[in-house]
Amino acid sequence: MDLIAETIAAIRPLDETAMRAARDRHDRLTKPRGSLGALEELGVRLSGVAGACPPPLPAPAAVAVFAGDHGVHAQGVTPWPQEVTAQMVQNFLAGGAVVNAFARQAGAEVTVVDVGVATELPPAPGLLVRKVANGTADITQGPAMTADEARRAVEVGIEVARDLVAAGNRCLITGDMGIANTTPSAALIAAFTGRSVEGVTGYGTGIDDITHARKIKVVHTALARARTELPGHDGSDGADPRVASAEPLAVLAQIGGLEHAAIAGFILGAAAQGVPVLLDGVIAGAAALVAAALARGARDYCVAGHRSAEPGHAAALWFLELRPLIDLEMRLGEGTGAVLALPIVSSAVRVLHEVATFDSAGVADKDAASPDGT
Ligand SMILES: Cc1cc2ncn([C@H]3O[C@H](COP(=O)(O)O)[C@@H](O)[C@H]3O)c2cc1C
Ligand SMILES: O=C(O)c1cccnc1
Repeated sequence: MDLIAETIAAIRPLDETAMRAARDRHDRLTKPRGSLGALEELGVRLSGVAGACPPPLPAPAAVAVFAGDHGVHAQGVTPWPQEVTAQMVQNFLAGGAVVNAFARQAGAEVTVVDVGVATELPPAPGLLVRKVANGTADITQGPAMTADEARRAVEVGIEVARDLVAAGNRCLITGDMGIANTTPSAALIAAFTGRSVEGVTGYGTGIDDITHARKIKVVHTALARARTELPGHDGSDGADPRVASAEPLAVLAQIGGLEHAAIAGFILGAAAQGVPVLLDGVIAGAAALVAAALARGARDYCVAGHRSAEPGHAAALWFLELRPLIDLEMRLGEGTGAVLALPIVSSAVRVLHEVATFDSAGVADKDAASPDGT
């Protein structure tokens, strides 16, 4: 079996016994039942992920920022020059990006993975050079990558997840860097959710309305072209279910990015090892759709750190039925929204470790006084 198939085969359903134990424990803690809202369900799910209640604290935690360039940059979908991808990689390595500041605050370590930056990067501590290609091809003109490149990039993500867990990390966090990458993100999200291109294509780093209209056209063109190359194409134009029903890796190779592929692998790798993966914004959302199409169970290991301002991100979260922990209208990427949510994940787990039960604290439970639970 190859690495991707092996990884998918290793993903287990959430542990029902541990989740029952967590629900039961929540009901005995010194707080009104359900008073921690969605945080309780998060603690339950993390118990299911770990197969234990309480689950381990999500520490140490590691952010992997997967960097890649995009041929579709040539279509004028972003005002930023492509070189900014490589320059930001240097900034991450120097500790000067927003994700570094947030990671220092949250106590997470940042690793940068060059899975497809267009230029050569000098070796540096904290940089993993796993370059599969010097960027993707322009998705309006042809497939972003070959099937082999897509597979290799997914494998890079699986291997990074494996190594970070082997190093002792108990929570993996997705990050991305790739100028123009909100365009293939929109294409992937339209393809996998069936939502309209107009509904999922946003303003990325910040573009004017004319550029936004062009970006929408570019995504339409890429999807129409991809449809003709995917098996099952019936010659007609129209919605995207046909794209969505094709083999996920084939769709990824047609319209995705190398960092999307690697993040999809990173998610699969985390899930296969029973470690939660905290998702960042729209790029991670698009990658999670690929991972979930490859292995539906992978979704259960994902925690949506935040909801970004990109409309496609909300669509991806809706499709995956993931509830974001925070919504600060951020639209940066890099892993920033996910790292910001890490203390919330820690709190969800800490409750199950540290909060006293009614019995142990000698606090009267209302159900004890009123057996019918009213
Ligand atoms: C200085 C800078 C830092 C960033 N950090 C993340 N991104 C984010 O913005 C890019 C995607 O947006 P678009 O599709 O509009 O180009 C990605 O590189 C993403 O990681 C940045 C973008 C810039 C310019
Ligand atoms: O929503 C995001 O994650 C995002 C938005 C713009 C640029 N990069 C990422």
